Amino acid sequence: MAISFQQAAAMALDSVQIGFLPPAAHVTADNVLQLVPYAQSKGFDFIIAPINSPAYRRVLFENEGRLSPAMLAWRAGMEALRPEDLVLRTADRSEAIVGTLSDWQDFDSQDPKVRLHSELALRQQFTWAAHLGLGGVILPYPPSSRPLTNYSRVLTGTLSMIPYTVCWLRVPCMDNDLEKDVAEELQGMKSWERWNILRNMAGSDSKLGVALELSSTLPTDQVLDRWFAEPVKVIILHEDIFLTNNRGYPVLSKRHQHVVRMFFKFKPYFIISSPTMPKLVLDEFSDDVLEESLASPHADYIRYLYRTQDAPGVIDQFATGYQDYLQAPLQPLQDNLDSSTYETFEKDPIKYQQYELAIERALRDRPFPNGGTPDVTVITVVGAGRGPLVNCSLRAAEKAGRNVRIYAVEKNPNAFVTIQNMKAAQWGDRVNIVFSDMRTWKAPEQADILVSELLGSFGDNELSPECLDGAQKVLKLDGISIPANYTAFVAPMSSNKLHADVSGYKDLARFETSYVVMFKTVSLLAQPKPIWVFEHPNRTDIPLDQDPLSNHHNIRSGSVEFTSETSGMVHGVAGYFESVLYKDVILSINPATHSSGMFSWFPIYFPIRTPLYIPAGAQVVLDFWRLTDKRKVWYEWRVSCKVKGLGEIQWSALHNVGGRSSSIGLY
Ligand SMILES: C[S@@+](CC[C@H](N)C(=O)[O-])C[C@H]1O[C@@H](n2cnc3c(N)ncnc32)[C@H](O)[C@@H]1O
Repeated sequence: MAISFQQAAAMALDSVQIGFLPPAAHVTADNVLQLVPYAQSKGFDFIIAPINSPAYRRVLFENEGRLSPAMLAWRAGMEALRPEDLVLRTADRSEAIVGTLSDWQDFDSQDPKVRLHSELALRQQFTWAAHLGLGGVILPYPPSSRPLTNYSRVLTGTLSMIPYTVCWLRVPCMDNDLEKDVAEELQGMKSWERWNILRNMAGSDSKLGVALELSSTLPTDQVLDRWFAEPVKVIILHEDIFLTNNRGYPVLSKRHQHVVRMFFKFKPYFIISSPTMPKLVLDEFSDDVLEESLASPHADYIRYLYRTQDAPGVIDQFATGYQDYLQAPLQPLQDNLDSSTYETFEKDPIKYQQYELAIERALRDRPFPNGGTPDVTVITVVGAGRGPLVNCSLRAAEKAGRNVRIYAVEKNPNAFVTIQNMKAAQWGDRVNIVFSDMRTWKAPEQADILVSELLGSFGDNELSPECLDGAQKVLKLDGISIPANYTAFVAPMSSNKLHADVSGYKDLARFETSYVVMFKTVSLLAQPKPIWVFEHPNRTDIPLDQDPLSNHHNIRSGSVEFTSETSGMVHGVAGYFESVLYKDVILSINPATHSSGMFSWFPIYFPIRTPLYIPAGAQVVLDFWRLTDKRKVWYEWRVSCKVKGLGEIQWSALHNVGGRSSSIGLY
């Protein structure tokens, strides 16, 4: 038995579902049911067929008046679709069929009759598709060159008629020059813009997705990238975009392969569109012939690409279940982390490796105390958690051949139990454990090296600056802080999905809160840029060996400008950090310099209430502030769009004024 789309979606986790799209004109009520087993014998999972026959066009001609009698009767519930109107007449095999609309339907036609009948026909088609239980419906790329406002309105009003059927808008994806020519005919609007209008009017209904039709020449990466932030549920490949390899089999160009592989992570359905109708179905059809027919080499090839994807890396494996999931950032100063949180980041293969290397290098560079006598170097680990950085310090000392005395300071009483056990079982006298807030601890001796890991996804958002300002008085004047600095990075980002998820809370404050998210359905409009830096130790603002007088020196602000090469929507700001632990040993989650294989930090997402549309070539300006009072630290942000000669043409509200919706507690 054929699998349903729901089952297919569940299975799609480890396989790829492929549909067969023959020329609509050849698919009839007589052959459509043969086409399903034929396609399945060729290795396809489903077929694409028109819902209605060409005869259905009659509704346009039946009456010179505004509405045809058939439509009037149907509207009044008095007439059903006639059998001759339909290609899909029964629910047989409907779970393996995706329907398409009629080619005369044009929702934005200049002819009011065509507009009205297209809409009424869509209602009939949706009602019928829902009745049959079709797997999905593919909507045509808007044929008319007029704006899509009526198409969008019609669709928005009718999607609720198909509660269990998904709907995909067919959108061409072609190279920039070709698209420009086509766009000129379509009043300058390119395919993404047209989809964007429709999607925005339909209010990001989760039933509505994109069936992206890849052409033989593809657009630039920048243009393609926008589609990774959209609900691309189907990839359509025409047989004629395949090349033929020297063994005579169809293959895709390197670039197409790359793009197809990029889309695999979104688990789309694939559709192979064939320019010819299978002869077997047109002529006569028997089970014997079925058994003899060979698998489609095109479908085989897509399955081959799917099977030969790179094995998921450490990050991908770790990310399963976290992708596009909004999490509140940790507040390790105000809250006490639980054991599972420590356990998760202790699994990171890279973070501790980098810390160990940084500590080893710092130890090697550090002159021997007492003028060259191999004496003891003091390492103080502040915010020791369950002890992994103490272990890094011990291993680094071993490698560098230095004697060390370690202090491990932690304020979480639960984590402190673990380090008490560690001392008893493993560390012994080499490590002194201290239960204290690092900001108020009075150290028995000054440290040569101060080690901490208090970093958040935005660098300073877990209050590392404030904690280290208090802790640095335990560091010798010429002592080394690991990390030495961290820089926050920002980029304008597009993600309809994340924005819709924040909207789902129906609470304004949720738009003034940042979220830690493993990005999936996200695209950046430009590469991230630095916005501010924190350096440690901070001998400039903090009196020698004393506590900071106020927290004003930790206020930051920045305004960063980006040029967007393509048009796009900004749904907020993506934040990242880079940190120099010691000299050239760094930790980074900035995409350009990401520490490969490190998964301790996901990017941070600062949403904006109302997304901004950015025309190609316009400037996006991100304004950020890090502000503080005696009890808390918070961020405020604003996004605006500038166009040469016009100045600011759009701007968001200033978000989180005075930390009214979100802040990070200092106590
Ligand atoms: C991100 S965790 C890092 C834990 C551990 N060093 C690691 O790398 O696995 C930060 C740790 O610092 C501790 N911490 C945060 N602020 C502190 C403070 N002011 N004084 C002492 N410990 C603090 C937290 O309780 C937490 O255990």
